[in-house]
Amino acid sequence: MSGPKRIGIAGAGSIAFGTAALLADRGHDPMLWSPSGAGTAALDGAPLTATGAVEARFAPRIAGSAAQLAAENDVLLIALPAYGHKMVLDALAPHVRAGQHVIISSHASLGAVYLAQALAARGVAAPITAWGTTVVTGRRQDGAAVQVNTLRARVDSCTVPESETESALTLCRDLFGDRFQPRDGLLAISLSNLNPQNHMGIALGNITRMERGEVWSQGQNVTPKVGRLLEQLDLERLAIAEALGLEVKTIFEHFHLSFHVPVASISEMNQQMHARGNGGTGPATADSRYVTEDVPYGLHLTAVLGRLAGRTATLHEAGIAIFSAMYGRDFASENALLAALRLDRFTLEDLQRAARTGLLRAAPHPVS
Ligand SMILES: NC(=O)C1=CN([C@@H]2O[C@H](COP(=O)(O)OP(=O)(O)OC[C@H]3O[C@@H](n4cnc5c(N)ncnc54)[C@H](OP(=O)(O)O)[C@@H]3O)[C@@H](O)[C@H]2O)C=CC1
Ligand SMILES: CC(C)(CO)C(=O)C(=O)O
Repeated sequence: MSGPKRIGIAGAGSIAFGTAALLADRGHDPMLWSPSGAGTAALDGAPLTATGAVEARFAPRIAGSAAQLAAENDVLLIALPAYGHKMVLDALAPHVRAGQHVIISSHASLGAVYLAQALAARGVAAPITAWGTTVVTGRRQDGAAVQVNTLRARVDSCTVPESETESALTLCRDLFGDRFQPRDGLLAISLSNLNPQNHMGIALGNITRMERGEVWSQGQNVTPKVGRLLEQLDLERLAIAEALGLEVKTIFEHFHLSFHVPVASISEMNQQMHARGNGGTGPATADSRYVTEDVPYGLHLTAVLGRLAGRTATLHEAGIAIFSAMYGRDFASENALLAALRLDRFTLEDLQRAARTGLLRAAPHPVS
């Protein structure tokens, strides 16, 4: 380990609190920035208290603005739902320093490209690391407390530009421990986030519980039929990855490495998690990021990649249509990151290049 580091975390929800606790426990110095101020209000006079897979009690530094967060930290970490990413990246981009490392946890919808382009417009180059998920899972509790449900054994990771991969891995291991699986660029990371497909099956199977505000066990309600749907959704994701020549983990490896249960059917693995007390609690509202984040920022990108790769993701496409019908919204059009990148102007080859460089530019047409 190369000494304590100052980490500025954008976000003050479950993952921001849990990740800050892990960092503090490992001897680092986290600072939290709540975009509205609401997320850090409870820390005024009370320590952050983490229980579960990480146990910690400490007073994190609090930032009053994105500018302060960037100025007073060595490394930045984005830890909030994807529907807040564009706003937060826009707020941070003017203040990121050359070479200042930014980690996105979890990465969604080419957010790393959006940030790299904003920095390039200022003439600033900084390594950006995208994780397929989070190092911890958890839920904020009342006050300044967070329950950390699990510490993942493996997190898929890539860095743009790819020349920064080794130094980024060293940094991530120093900060969070030896748990990172390098993947081949941002498209692999996009296809490594299993939340969208898993949450689609879970939310479809339990939408009335969510809408009626019930308290329900998530793991227990991955019943055999919901589990089979998740397995079938996974086959679509794996087929797209294969067509693009990318290696990603399976849903079985995901549950095994994240929740430490032996490999079985997805329903059986979830029942084991429930029995061990880390099956989690499902959303108690239909206004849940399982839909409002994961449909526009997750399912939509997978569907786009499926079309580009010639492997139409029929179930993913159906999920977007069904949720849009249920909610009376056009979820595909809600993706602010892909809209800002104007993704439809680019070819698959342009995306594949951007997945390694961070910069999305149309290849010049060959002169004939
Ligand atoms: N919790 C978990 O176990 C897991 C979470 N993830 C992913 O990690 C990410 C963070 O999740 P989690 O911490 O649980 O989410 P939370 O809902 O707990 O995040 C709350 C934070 O997000 C900020 N925020 C919410 N909406 C916006 C917005 N529109 N603009 C700006 N900021 C906003 C809030 O700001 P404010 O402080 O101003 O209120 C707050 O700081 C998500 O992408 C999620 O899918 C992945 C796997 C597991
Ligand atoms: C609960 C868990 C860990 C699995 O669905 C999750 O991924 C989330 O809260 O986003």
